[in-house]
Amino acid sequence: TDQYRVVGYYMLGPDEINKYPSVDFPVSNITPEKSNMLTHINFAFIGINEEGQCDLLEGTNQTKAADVFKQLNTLKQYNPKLKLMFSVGGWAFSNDASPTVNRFRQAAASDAARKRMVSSCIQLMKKYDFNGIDLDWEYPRKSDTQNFIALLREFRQQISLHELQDAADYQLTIAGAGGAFFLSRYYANLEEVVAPLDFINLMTYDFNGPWQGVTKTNFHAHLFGGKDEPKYYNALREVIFNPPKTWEEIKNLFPSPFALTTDAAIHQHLIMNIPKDKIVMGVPFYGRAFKEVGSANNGLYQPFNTPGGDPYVGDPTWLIGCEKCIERNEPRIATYADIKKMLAGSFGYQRFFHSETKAPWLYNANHNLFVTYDDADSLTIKADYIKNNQLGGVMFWHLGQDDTDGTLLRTLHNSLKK
Ligand SMILES: CC1=[NH+][C@H]2[C@@H](O1)O[C@H](CO)[C@@H](O)[C@@H]2O
Repeated sequence: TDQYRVVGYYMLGPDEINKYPSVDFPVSNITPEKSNMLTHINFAFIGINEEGQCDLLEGTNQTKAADVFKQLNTLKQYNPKLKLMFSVGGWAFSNDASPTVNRFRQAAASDAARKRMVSSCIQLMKKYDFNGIDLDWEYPRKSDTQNFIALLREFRQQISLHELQDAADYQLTIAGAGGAFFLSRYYANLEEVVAPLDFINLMTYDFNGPWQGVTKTNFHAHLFGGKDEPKYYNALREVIFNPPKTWEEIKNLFPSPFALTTDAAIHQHLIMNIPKDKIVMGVPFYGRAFKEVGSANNGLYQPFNTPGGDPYVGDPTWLIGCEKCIERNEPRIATYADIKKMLAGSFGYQRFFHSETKAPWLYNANHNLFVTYDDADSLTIKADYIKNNQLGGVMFWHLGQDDTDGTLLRTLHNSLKK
């Protein structure tokens, strides 16, 4: 491609759509200038209805949604090359414990179901003048992999047909695992998964958070590993390859324990012959916060005590200076806009930068708070990495979490000029 892809997720839940435009980040915040910094806007999320078809999420007012999609389309007047994608699924809709995960599994489970889902997604895409589909199933199980590949092939087949009919360029992408644990589910068939896609958005974030298996604070989206960071067992060692790999090969390819990082995920894709320009690095426009963090090492790699449930249950006020966290009832996630305010206020946050991993973090010694996030410094370094490795571009979650000026998007745009 003649330019690096810059893929921004635009997140509006059903409640926000139904009260649109009185939301935190209406489409009007995507200025002409920002529109020209993006190659793709992925609308998050649409779902799969009980009939196994692509559809708005339950409870979404159709007229209001149509208005949002229309407004997104007006951005094409500023950037005629802008591609609008419907992103299907997302964590809440499609994780293993989600009440709706079986809709994904069933939609992929037979030829008839796949044809039905794919044709409905394409119909919806064309109804709203969108330009592609981004599948965000988090994640197909190992036993779903063949069905998942067949679904992607069905998408590619039907999209190619419509491209011919409409003389259009429609796109097919997925949001893929950034961590070895979920990646191991389909890693043996990675080439077949990626082959039908225009590119794959790697969700190279959420490496660490207050959830099961994490006992010390660590970065959630660092580029490189730290020699002293808590390491993880490399689940890719369990993958059964065809043809099989020797144990020696496995040990060389998948060091274990290893540092769960952005670089590791990209490397794991490159060694499976995924074309470089199909690999799009995901970056977060949000941070993850931990409370009751010891002050040694300025809170880095320290024990913490923070509820891990999903959704959050408990006191939403402990992330000092993050007012919006209270509104959202989620003190464990601060947007970049929140973090700028937390740093600007005299709440006691101090910013540190880890030269080895290229990751910033905040520590608040008065309140024992640790926040891991990305800022202009770390994103500039990630953009250099994308250029140095000739990757396909950058994806970020999500547009509404940037500051008003769009500092992070501008940083990525300015750093990724070809
Ligand atoms: C594209 C994408 N899908 C997932 C993932 O990014 O991480 C987000 C933040 O954890 C989560 O909210 C979202 O559902």
